[in-house]
Amino acid sequence: MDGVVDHLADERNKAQFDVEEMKIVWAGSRHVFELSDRIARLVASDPVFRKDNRATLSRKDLFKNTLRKAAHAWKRIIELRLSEEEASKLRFYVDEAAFTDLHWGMFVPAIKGQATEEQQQKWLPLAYKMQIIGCYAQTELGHGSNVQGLETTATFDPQTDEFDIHSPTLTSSKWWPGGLGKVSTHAVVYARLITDGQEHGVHGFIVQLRSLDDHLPLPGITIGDIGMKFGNGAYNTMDNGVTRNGKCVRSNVPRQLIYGTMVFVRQTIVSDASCALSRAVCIATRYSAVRRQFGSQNGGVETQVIDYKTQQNRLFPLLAAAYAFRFVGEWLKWLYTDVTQRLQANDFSTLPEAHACTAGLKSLTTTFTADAIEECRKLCGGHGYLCSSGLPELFAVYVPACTYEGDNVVLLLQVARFLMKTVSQLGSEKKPVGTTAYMGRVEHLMQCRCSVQKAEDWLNPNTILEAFEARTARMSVAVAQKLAQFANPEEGFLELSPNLVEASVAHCQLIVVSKFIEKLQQDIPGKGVKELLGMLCNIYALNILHKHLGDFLSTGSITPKQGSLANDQLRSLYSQVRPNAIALVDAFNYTDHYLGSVLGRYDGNVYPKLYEEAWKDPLNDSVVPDGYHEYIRPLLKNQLRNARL
Ligand SMILES: CCCCCCCCCCCCCCCCCCCCCCCCCC(=O)SCCNC(=O)CCNC(=O)[C@H](O)C(C)(C)COP(=O)(O)OP(=O)(O)OC[C@H]1O[C@@H](n2cnc3c(N)ncnc32)[C@H](O)[C@@H]1OP(=O)(O)O
Ligand SMILES: Cc1cc2nc3c(=O)[nH]c(=O)nc-3n(C[C@H](O)[C@H](O)[C@H](O)COP(=O)(O)OP(=O)(O)OC[C@H]3O[C@@H](n4cnc5c(N)ncnc54)[C@H](O)[C@@H]3O)c2cc1C
Repeated sequence: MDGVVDHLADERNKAQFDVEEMKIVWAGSRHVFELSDRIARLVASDPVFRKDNRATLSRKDLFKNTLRKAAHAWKRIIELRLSEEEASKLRFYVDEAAFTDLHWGMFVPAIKGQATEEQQQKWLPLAYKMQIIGCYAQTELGHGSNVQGLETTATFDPQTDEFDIHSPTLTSSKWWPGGLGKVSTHAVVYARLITDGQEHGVHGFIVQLRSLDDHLPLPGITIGDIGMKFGNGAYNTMDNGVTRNGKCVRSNVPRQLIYGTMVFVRQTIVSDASCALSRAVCIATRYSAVRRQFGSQNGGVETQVIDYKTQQNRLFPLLAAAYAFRFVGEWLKWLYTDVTQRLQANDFSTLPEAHACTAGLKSLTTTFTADAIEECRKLCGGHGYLCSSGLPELFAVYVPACTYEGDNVVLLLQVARFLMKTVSQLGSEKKPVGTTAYMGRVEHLMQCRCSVQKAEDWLNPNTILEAFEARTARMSVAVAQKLAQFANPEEGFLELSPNLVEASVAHCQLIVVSKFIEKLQQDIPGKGVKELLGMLCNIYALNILHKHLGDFLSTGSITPKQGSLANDQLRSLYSQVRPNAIALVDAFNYTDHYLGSVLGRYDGNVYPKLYEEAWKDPLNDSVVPDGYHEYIRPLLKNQLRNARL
């Protein structure tokens, strides 16, 4: 072991909590921890799942490599008889976006959530065995956010008992669906249903796209890939497709609830946010402990950059957010399961709240995570810009999460509609429940005063909660009052949309804070585990308070002095978390294979490995580069001649 490796070992020894118990909290249960650990090792030890060459492969090689991995993954799943839970962990640790995500993550759920019993019996067994491969074809060239604006039509022909799926214009081509471009044999296609010349809105139809014999598109269907996307490697492992259909396809009318799949996927995206965020934070934290700049005295060692308060102020709120998103993700999964059970019993009462929560939290967590990955890259200085840091690819793969499954601003506007409806119903029979229950205390929240007098008062969870509730209630009521001044509410909604989005963000941040606080009320075993989580919860909340001080002050929810005390408390919390930082990222239990980062290596042996990685670049295959004789040598010769003249 060299000095760097010893250095991280020292860091680990500093931890003041039981890291093994924290691993269980992070995983959700001992069962999930053990299962994840086993599958992570299985993937890491399998050479087919190698991924360190992605940035240098051509698009075609990259894509073929992904097909190979997907086929190998499926083979292993069958051979090892993996359960659904294990298979899904395997996909997670393989860490490569592929058509299988859309097959399992959207096609199958769409059939389960929207098809009739009879349709399910026909399609699900085929899909489960991957005898057909499906995708989710909703978005068109002309419309993504505006689902009601989709142009593709599905016209019922009573003569043939078939639906004619038709894209009448260029803009009605299905554009973006993952897996559609090159792989899928089937799709759930969203189209406007027309029967007897009457329109019945947008519905999903199962459509066969390609022959199951030779994979050629069926007659009347034109399909291809939409082209290279952001970043080398990254999301280019995925074929995103364009298709135009013009031929009759047999199907049946699915039931209502076409939005159900989006609610499901948004919920999974919130859980995924904590994974991507924790991964970036793990890299930046370990590297910040390895990296030293300035501060040496009398020839001694320099300061670890993690000891700079500015580094902590940028990094530790991201670490805290990773834990916060983990817990809100757990809660959202529970909410989704609950609403699904209710829907099955024809109880639609909690669907609007589930929609608002999944839409809002998807927006909040993905926006934060995408920004945080970029911040982690900067936290790693120049080396963060190298592909071998793992951060550029992580960013490129992650950032479309701000757009897909609902543009993040469009989703916040949905939350705003829900909030405004809640405010307008205050004082009526209908009492706000669930995540808007706090609105039931609106009279108190409009005039309450924050009691903080010294920095430590900010450690009281009730004080934090009330400040967040007062801020959100006051912002929501203020914008609702402005809305009421418009004769036409829709016009008012458009005009005030920036304020509405801000109120929605405040509401979603309150949900995350309150779910973290609820988590801390549970029995959490392990020396120091609960204490550390308490610190992270306070960092998460007080950092938001600091970043959004304008909201808290302008609504009078806290005073300027209290804002300044919150900041003092934050600095003190950073000092308390500092010795635990490496152990807190170790608790994610990520293998080096999964992290895919020289900077984030478990052993901290960064410099020799960076040097080694650099030599692997294809550009270093030869000492004199290709092109020297054509372009460099003549240039040099000319210069030489000019110099002589
Ligand atoms: C190599 C490895 C191999 C390994 C192999 C392993 C093998 C396998 C192993 C197994 C592995 C497993 C792996 C799985 C992995 C991954 C997961 C998935 C991946 C994800 C990838 C992501 C892909 C991304 C996919 C996509 O991107 S897919 C496209 C998504 N597109 C959008 O998201 C459009 C946004 N736009 C809208 O969501 C709306 O359109 C709009 C604007 C809201 C309305 O707009 P508006 O028109 O105003 O409204 P209306 O529609 O009229 O609705 C009006 C009324 O309905 C209400 N309401 C609107 N919504 C909803 C709603 N949801 N729910 C409920 N209500 C709603 C609204 O509240 C209003 O209620 P009211 O107020 O009336 O009471
Ligand atoms: C990597 C990736 C994978 C995808 N996979 C799939 C898939 O598998 N299947 C599928 O069907 N689709 C898929 N999509 C499409 C995706 O769902 C849409 O791109 C997304 O819903 C956003 O819609 P849009 O592109 O029409 O954006 P637009 O709506 O055109 O957004 C453009 C801008 O307009 C703003 N805007 C739009 N409407 C409003 C409004 N009402 N008020 C204020 N501002 C507004 C937005 O905030 C944004 O800034 C994928 C997209 C990506 C990037």
